[in-house]
Amino acid sequence: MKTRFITHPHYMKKEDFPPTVMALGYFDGVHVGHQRVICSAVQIATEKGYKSAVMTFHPHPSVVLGKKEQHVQLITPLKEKERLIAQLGVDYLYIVEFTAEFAELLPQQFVDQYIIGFHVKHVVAGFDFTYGRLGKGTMETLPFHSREQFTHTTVPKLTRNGEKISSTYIRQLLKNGEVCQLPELLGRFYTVEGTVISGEKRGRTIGFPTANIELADDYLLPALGVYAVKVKIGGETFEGVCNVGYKPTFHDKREGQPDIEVHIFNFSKDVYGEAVTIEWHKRLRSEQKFSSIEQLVAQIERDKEQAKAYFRNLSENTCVLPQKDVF
Ligand SMILES: Cc1cc2nc3c(=O)[nH]c(=O)nc-3n(C[C@H](O)[C@H](O)[C@H](O)COP(=O)(O)O)c2cc1C
Ligand SMILES: Nc1ncnc2c1ncn2[C@@H]1O[C@H](COP(=O)(O)OP(=O)(O)OP(=O)(O)O)[C@@H](O)[C@H]1O
Repeated sequence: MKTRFITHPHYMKKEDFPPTVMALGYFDGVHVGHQRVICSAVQIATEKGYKSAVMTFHPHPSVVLGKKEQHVQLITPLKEKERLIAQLGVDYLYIVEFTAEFAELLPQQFVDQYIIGFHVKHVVAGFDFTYGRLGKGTMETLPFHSREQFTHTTVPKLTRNGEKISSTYIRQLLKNGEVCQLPELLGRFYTVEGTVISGEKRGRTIGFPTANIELADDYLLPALGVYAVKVKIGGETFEGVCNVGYKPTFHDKREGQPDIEVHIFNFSKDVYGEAVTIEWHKRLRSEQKFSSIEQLVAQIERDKEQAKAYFRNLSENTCVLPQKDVF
């Protein structure tokens, strides 16, 4: 896949682009709804004999439009989104810089400059895709704005238990720690990438050495708590238990970002500085303040047994959420 960054305004001509079938959207998470949109574009491109393309935007529109937070943590930061889209067999990824000026384009201007102007022959987007100033352009207005230069396919709503599968829904589940539900929505376990850094070096002394992880990007972390995880290091995958939190047993104040520490089962290598991927499987419990180290250690021992039991059953696809009162 070839990636092109495009700043606004752009001065490229239609002839600078190959004719394409293009999927449009922000695509944070590249979830199964997004995959349906992108895979439709790839399939239609093959049928029509064109190249396939995805157009996405950067940064997240709400950062620029200042709607909610000034800063949006992502399910898939840009590099990972790019990697996942490439895996779907897309030929071109266009990353359009989302600026306040870009957001002011009228729907017709957006279509003229970024669809017709990009040599797009067919557009694929979901039923709720909007474009142009204030999102006034919709899939219903697209034929009018197309000036008969391209056709389009609207992908119907993909739902799960009656709820639209969306980046917003997935972010909410992550904030609740419900990582167990994500494989159904993402088509994969939720992962984050980082590097092993040195921690307070207490873990070893209490019988639970941990790899402290610094995230490589601005990922949305699951809720504070303890999780059964898989960890990929140097091409190998290990099972473990991970704590996301502030270690209230040892610290009274919550300062800065929470620590991410993984106790990897049957592992004793020195991995400082190595790149790791954490795959989030199941939330086990909330982080707690213990009145002694012995109690903390006994609880981590139970966490470990619970995680091992989960992994033993994983091949049977069981993923049972803890009871509500555990949260
Ligand atoms: C599976 C797991 C569960 C943990 N649960 C808690 C907890 O509930 N409360 C707490 O204060 N610390 C918890 N911790 C953090 C430990 O206190 C921490 O790993 C230990 O202090 C070592 O920290 P260090 O590696 O930064 O030296 C947990 C750690 C792991 C690996
Ligand atoms: N569940 C879905 N079913 C069909 N199409 C979808 C679905 N979710 C997203 N799409 C389409 O995928 C493209 C990218 O969508 P977008 O990035 O807005 O994602 P979203 O998951 O709806 O996010 P948000 O929660 O921020 O609205 C758009 O064309 C959108 O209409």
